[in-house]
Order: sequence, then C-alpha cells, then structure tokens
Amino acid sequence: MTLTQAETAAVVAIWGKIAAQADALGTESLERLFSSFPQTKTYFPHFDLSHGSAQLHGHGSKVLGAIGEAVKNIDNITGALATLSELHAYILRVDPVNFKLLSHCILCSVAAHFPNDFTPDVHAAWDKFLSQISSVLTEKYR
Ligand code: HEM
Repeated sequence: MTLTQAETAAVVAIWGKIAAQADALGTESLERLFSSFPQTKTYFPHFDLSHGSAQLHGHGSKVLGAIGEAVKNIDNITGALATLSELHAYILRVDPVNFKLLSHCILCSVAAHFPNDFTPDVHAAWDKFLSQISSVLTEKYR
C-alpha cells in the first residue's frame, strides 16, 4: 500500500502549512481525540488533559513532530518511526484501534484549518499516509 507519486506529492504539498502550525494542530487533534473518544484518555492518566494544558501542548507537538519525520522519510516510514513503533507496542501497549481515532482527529484538524488546500485528493492522500504511519506504529504487535 505504498503511496503513489501523486499521493506523495499531495502529502508533501500541504505539509509546509501544517508544519508552520504543528504545535497548535497537534494539540487540537489530541483535544478532539479526548473529547470525541473519551476512552482514549485512559492512556494518559498522568497527564493534565484540561484545555490549554502544557502537557497537552507538549505532547501535541511531539506527535506532529513524528509525523514530520515520516514526511521527511516518506519512502522509509518504517525506519523513521522504528523507535516509536517499539514504544507504542511494547511499553505503552496502545490498542491499534486508537490509531484510527487519532488519525481521524488529525484529518479533521487539518481540514478545519486549511479548507482550501484540503481537496478530495489531499484528503485521500493524507488518509493513506496516516494509515501507513498507524501500520508502522502497530506492526510490532503481530
Ligand atoms: C499518528 C499516531 C501517533 C503518533 C505519530 C504518536 C507519536 C508519539 C510520540 C512522538 C510520543 C513521544 C515519544 C517520546 O517521548 O519519546 C508518543 C508517546 C505516547 N503516545 Fe503516541 N503517537 C501516536 C498514536 C498514539 C495513540 C493512538 C495513543 C493512545 C490513544 C498514543 C499514546 C501515547 C502515550 C500514552 C505516550 C506517552 C506519553 C508520555 O507519557 O509522555 N499514541 N507518541
């Protein structure tokens, strides 16, 4: 399920705009996740999840940072996210279903901030890209 050249181009095309607001978009994505799918909060009992908390911002920034690494290494996402993959599988033991939920929330945040850039093609390409990231982060479970 590798990205086609056109899909890669569509992912990269909008990344510059996302990167410029990475912290805010990451935080918003997490807030969407915790409010739409409250069961996901169980992985963060040690976090202050209230709106605007420093931990939420810090984590949102880290998540989008990892996505940025995947964009930079779009031909080798597995290698780029290897350490994170081990962390999520062996240490954090995040149920794979949650990756779909977070991916959905990231897409919603990007769509809300960049309605003109978020064309159907860009939507489809980002959907595929985020599912690739999710596959990499959950592949150690098998
Ligand atoms: C697009 C998918 C995801 C990406 C790119 C991602 C990325 C990251 C990154 C970069 C870190 C920090 C690692 C470090 O500090 O070394 C992290 C930690 C963590 N992630 Fe994820 N993650 C994803 C999905 C999820 C999901 C779906 C959950 C659970 C609902 C989750 C739960 C956690 C938890 C609990 C931590 C540790 C937080 C802490 O104690 O600081 N992650 N993730």
